Amino acid sequence: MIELQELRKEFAGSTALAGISLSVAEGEIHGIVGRSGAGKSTLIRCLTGLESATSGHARIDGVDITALSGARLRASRRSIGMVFQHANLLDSRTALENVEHPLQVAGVPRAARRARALELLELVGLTDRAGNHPAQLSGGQQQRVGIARALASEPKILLCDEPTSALDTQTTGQILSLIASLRDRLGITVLIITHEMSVVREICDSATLLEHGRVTQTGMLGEILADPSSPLARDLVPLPRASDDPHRRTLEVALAGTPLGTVFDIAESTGTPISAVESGTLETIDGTQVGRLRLVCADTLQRERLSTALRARGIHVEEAA
Ligand SMILES: Nc1ncnc2c1ncn2[C@@H]1O[C@H](COP(=O)(O)OP(=O)(O)OP(=O)(O)O)[C@@H](O)[C@H]1O
Repeated sequence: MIELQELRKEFAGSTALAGISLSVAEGEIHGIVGRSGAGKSTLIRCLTGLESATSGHARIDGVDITALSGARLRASRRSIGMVFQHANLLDSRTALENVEHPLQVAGVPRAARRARALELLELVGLTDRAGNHPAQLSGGQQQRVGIARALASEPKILLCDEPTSALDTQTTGQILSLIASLRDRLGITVLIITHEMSVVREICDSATLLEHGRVTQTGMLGEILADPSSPLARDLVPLPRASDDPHRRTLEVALAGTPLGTVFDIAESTGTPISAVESGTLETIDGTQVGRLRLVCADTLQRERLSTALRARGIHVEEAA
């Protein structure tokens, strides 16, 4: 498991991490989201020991990376696999040779490393591409090779830094499914840095929002979605843009586990029928149906009544603008 405790990193004149504490359980897929400059890359660099923390601790399976240096740090890095936005494969080597590369550097004998690399290519579904060079592979296939290479040293943790940002939607889905299936098959813990909320929606069990080097929100997806007013829940289930009609009286509601039909039932039973749903999203995340809807009401009075009735039933209603 990964455990960060008051992790702090200061550069001359700026604080990149202002005391980060969070823990990710073994076998969990955890997303770290945040705007540019929030400290995501610095966090990964401190976790891999590429950057030394100013203070605090970063433990992987109980081993404090911040306390290591030299050979011990290099050895513990082997328990971490890294996947980047671009696979950064060696152009002159085949897919198989690219996966073999870290094993070669680690001094694994040729026959053993070849067998292991073939196994890994099979694991990522690229056995038939073993002899191809990167230029002969699609972006998604290159990323698969990158993932196989990251797994070569049998890491317990996979750190993925924007692993799908350079890929189209369909390929993104395939790579995310692959990461989820590797977690299921190998039991590895996965930390994914991303600016795409769809990545969190699709495969994360838990997530953390970083802002200005601080944890603004962290938790399991279910907990996050249960509080629709929280910043991560708003990002995970956004409300589509409002219409430009200034006369329209709308009410914004968020659902976290309550069926849409219940909202209509409450409206009917309180004599404030909803005349239309102007816009909205409804989806199932982590097994819970969640959504955000903009309901059209007859007038301001009806809107007030409906708002009161829904709130009384525990449904989250936004303040009217
Ligand atoms: N080597 C460095 N020297 C000085 N300041 C740095 C250094 N690395 C990062 N920073 C600063 O630390 C803060 C966090 O940067 P970081 O790259 O970790 O953010 P990020 O969330 O990964 O952003 P992005 O999504 O754009 O990659 C920023 O203010 C950045 O300018």
